[in-house]
Amino acid sequence: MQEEKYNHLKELFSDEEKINQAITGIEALIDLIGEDVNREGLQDTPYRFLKAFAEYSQGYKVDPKTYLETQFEAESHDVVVVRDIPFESACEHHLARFHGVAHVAYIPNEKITGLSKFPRMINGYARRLQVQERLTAQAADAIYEVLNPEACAVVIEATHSCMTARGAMAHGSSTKTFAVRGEKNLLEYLK
Ligand SMILES: Nc1nc2c(ncn2[C@@H]2O[C@H](COP(=O)(O)OP(=O)(O)OP(=O)(O)O)[C@@H](O)[C@H]2O)c(=O)[nH]1
Ligand SMILES: [Zn+2]
Repeated sequence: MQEEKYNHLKELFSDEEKINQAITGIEALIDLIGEDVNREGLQDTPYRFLKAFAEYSQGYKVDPKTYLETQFEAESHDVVVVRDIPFESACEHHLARFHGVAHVAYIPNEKITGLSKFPRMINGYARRLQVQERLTAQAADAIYEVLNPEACAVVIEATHSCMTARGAMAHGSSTKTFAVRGEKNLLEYLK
């Protein structure tokens, strides 16, 4: 691997021994399926794969709850809904991608937060190895704990490539998960 690319991996992951092990593992996988790790198109693939994984795992570097700590005084107790927040995640069983949209609703108590903090928070949890149920629950718990709203709800709709591009080959299937917290069931706002 070119020095420049190797140095880039060191910036991304810092632990050289683990980087070397990961490169060896990816090369072994390519070899396992009968491919030639040294052919031109595959030479940089371990580097590209690890660079991509650094992006996929950005969520381990943040506590997504902290995004919600930017708060303003609530001037009403009316429902706030943010819809169609796109996210990209990875299923922890197959390391396959799943993606979709999240919808968030809450009734402020004393505080509101900036609207952009919801996509930031969702993507903080999504850029980890996940199951959709946990992602949904973590997002709802974060809102409930940090904003202390009267109620909140999170709905996530996603397509899992582990069951569309392989295995069950359930093309076109999608999964919807719901998490509701607090005194009022806000799901009616997220239909
Ligand atoms: N509940 C839940 N299951 C998921 C999620 N992502 C992937 N899975 C499922 O995890 C399960 C793992 O099942 P296993 O039988 O251990 O793995 P597998 O042999 O590869 O299963 P198949 O996908 O059915 O081929 C599969 O049924 C996946 O569809 C998720 O976010 N939530
Ligand atoms: Zn999967």
